[in-house]
Amino acid sequence: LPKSASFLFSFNKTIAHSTHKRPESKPDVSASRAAKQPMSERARFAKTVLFVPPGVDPEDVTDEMILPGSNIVVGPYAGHSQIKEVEFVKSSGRAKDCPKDDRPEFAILGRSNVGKSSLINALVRKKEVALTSKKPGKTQLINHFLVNKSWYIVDLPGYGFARASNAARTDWSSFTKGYFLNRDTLVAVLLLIDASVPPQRIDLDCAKWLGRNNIPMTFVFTKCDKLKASKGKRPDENIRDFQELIRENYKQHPAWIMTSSVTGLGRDELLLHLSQLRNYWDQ
Ligand SMILES: Nc1nc2c(ncn2[C@@H]2O[C@H](COP(=O)(O)OP(=O)(O)OP(=O)(O)O)[C@@H](O)[C@H]2O)c(=O)[nH]1
Ligand SMILES: [Mg+2]
Repeated sequence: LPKSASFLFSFNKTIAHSTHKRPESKPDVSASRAAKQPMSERARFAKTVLFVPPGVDPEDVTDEMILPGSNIVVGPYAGHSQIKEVEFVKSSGRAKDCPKDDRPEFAILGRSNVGKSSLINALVRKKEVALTSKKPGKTQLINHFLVNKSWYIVDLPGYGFARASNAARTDWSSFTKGYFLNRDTLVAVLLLIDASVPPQRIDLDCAKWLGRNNIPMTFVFTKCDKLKASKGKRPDENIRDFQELIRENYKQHPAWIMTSSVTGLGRDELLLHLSQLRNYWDQ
């Protein structure tokens, strides 16, 4: 893998260069901002490219605050992030059958075979919490896992399963869209993207759909251990290409992070990120 810091640096340089040409990058004129100095070039850059969490002034972001292998800035809401216990709660066939309590939750979404169940297992450090398989389409229900008795990880069915019938695919979209639009306790969607392949249309469409519907998301790039696919580009190049393709859809770029369920890359960083989203949501 490229050294995450230098990767971020080169990625940032690319984006910084092109942001200067963006017509919509106007000075921030919010009330609190207007009283201060005009935003510096660096802060404007941080606001466009980095994920700056609540409680952090883009002016104050330093390199040490950025999680390795990501664009995520760690702020004051980051806290206890380790997983002590996890229990499977239930599988739901419909959004309205999901657990009814006020605990915050994160939904794991992505193409079939992208590594959703593997990521859950890696976060939890258990092999059989979420069932993984080499056969795509294994997870067909909304599965709630309760972590530390205080928040949920939700494993969703993969989209784009080629062998599924048309009816099954339509079912998928109404079922999961219903979940996204109506689930009040959803803190963020973790949209998993396979970094070992070039950007896929279906992932781009999904990202755009979530963006249009103002559903908070974090891009979790999976399989970053697959250093050299037999042909094609390296994970960091695929990631950069993906970001370029979706960049115009967001004023502020969503959080993104590189992971591997095989090596554990990004695991602790992702957990820390989830802790800051959760703690902010909680208060
Ligand atoms: N090299 C590598 N392989 C991975 C990684 N994550 C998952 N895989 C493999 O990818 C395949 C699919 O993983 P799953 O976790 O079952 O994928 P899923 O997204 O849950 O699939 P569905 O439930 O069918 O939607 C398995 O063979 C995993 O071993 C990773 O980080 N690196
Ligand atoms: Mg699965």
